[in-house]
Amino acid sequence: MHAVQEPQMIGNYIGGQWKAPAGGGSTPSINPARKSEIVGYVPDSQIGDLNEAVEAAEAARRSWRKLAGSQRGALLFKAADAMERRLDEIGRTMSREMGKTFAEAKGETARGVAILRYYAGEGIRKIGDVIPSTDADAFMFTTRSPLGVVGVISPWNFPVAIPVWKMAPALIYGNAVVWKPATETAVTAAKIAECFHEAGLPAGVLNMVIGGGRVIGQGIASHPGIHGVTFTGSNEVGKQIGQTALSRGAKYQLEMGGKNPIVIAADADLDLAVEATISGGLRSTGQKCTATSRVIVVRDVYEAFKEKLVSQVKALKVGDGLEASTWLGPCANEKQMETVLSYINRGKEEGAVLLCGGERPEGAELADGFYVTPAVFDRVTSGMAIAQEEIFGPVLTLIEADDFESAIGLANDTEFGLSASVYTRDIGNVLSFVHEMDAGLVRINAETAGVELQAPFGGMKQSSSHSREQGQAAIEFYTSVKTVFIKP
Ligand SMILES: NC(=O)C1=CN([C@@H]2O[C@H](COP(=O)(O)OP(=O)(O)OC[C@H]3O[C@@H](n4cnc5c(N)ncnc54)[C@H](O)[C@@H]3O)[C@@H](O)[C@H]2O)C=CC1
Ligand SMILES: O=C(O)CCC(=O)C(=O)O
Repeated sequence: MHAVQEPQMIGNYIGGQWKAPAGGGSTPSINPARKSEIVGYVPDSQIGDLNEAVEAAEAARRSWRKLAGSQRGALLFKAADAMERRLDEIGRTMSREMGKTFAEAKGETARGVAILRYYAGEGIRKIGDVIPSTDADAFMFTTRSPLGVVGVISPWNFPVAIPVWKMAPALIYGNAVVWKPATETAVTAAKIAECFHEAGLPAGVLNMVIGGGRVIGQGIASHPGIHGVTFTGSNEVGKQIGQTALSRGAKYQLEMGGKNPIVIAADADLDLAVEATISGGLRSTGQKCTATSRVIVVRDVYEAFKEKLVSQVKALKVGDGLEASTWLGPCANEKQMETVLSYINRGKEEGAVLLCGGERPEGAELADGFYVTPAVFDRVTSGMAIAQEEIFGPVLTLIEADDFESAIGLANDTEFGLSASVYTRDIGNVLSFVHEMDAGLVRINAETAGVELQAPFGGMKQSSSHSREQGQAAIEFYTSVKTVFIKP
């Protein structure tokens, strides 16, 4: 039995103040574990609200960039402390809003704290180089300027980590931010904005406007007062945003889908490989762009691997993410659940064999939620839609390879190139995989998911706009290089 919590009323955060949208509209944010439970009412903002946020950011950005990096860093450290104090509360809200388990949600919030601290430290690291001039009397060096106002459009699957890894570098390098979080996780987003407010960020430096993607998201992409746009989400929307930003000469960065392979070689430790496949593919209910979805197994060990995998997947406990015994929460929203169920049907129609899962679970306590039991498909061929299209749900597809070389060929047979993993103990296999995989993240004897905040993150092929986020790579997007030549 769950204690009923009153829905929270959320406002926009503009110019350092909490404001209802001018039109007064709101949308419920619901708990995917029990759709009858409303977590909060969040603004359905319109373009006027966005314009107000851009004006506030414009008014704040010049004095913000004039601060020393260490002064901006001090405020990010304070925001990190505020978030750390509220770890449980934010994790719980995230779990209620989008379904991931409390342990994962709290872990993600702790990751947000660590990201903030990392970028706070960036405020005192080097931002340029001295380059010898051909003029003996001159001094030449590079420095960096912030873009100005950065628009952040973030998805619901990592409601803390993704916006924080976009906003923290934007802020530390001297930009003001206008943030549009996903409506599905806007109550969690408001708590992040509160942490920055508590830290004492100057008014207008960070603004949050909640509303529909077609209105506020598209509005950010096309707004002449926004100088750079960073987005994570679907390929379809990402490409529209990129085209809109490009057409008005704004900088953009897109992080989009994945269809990530794990390759199991004949010499792999099968127990570890099964564990990584389950964790990489099914944690967060498979709703990670880095999730494992194509499981490519060399023929010699295919049957043995399959048997171990299926018996362990069948044992995973599906349920409310706030229950301590739950391994796998619901899909984050109804549309996502319908997408997963439609791919389950599609897989069967294509001739793949469903070995387990792919159903709405039985039992009264789960009937009100967007649950799908974790699915494993056998006899999948690379051309099938379930092996090519991003499902973003708890679905693993098993593909048999003749040998290791053809396994790499199959692993690359996709339009995406975000993450790829291999299980093998053979150094030759490792080197071939590292050299031949077209993926931005290549992981050896480790699952496909697992992004470290201090390392560059981004995809090849259709997975990204070829830029990189996180670590020191972030400076490339959030700043412009200025080459300075000084002569006495
Ligand atoms: N790469 C990733 O991490 C993510 C991938 N996805 C993929 O996208 C699929 C659909 O999920 P959605 O939530 O519908 O993703 P989406 O791409 O529609 O949403 C991501 C963000 O973009 C905003 N948005 C939506 N339409 C927009 C538009 N026309 N212009 C500007 N912004 C817009 C949304 O409000 C949200 O803040 C998923 O099934 C999954 O395949 C979704 C979320 C994250
Ligand atoms: O695997 C991770 O931690 C990050 C995944 C991610 O960026 C995404 O799902 O959008």
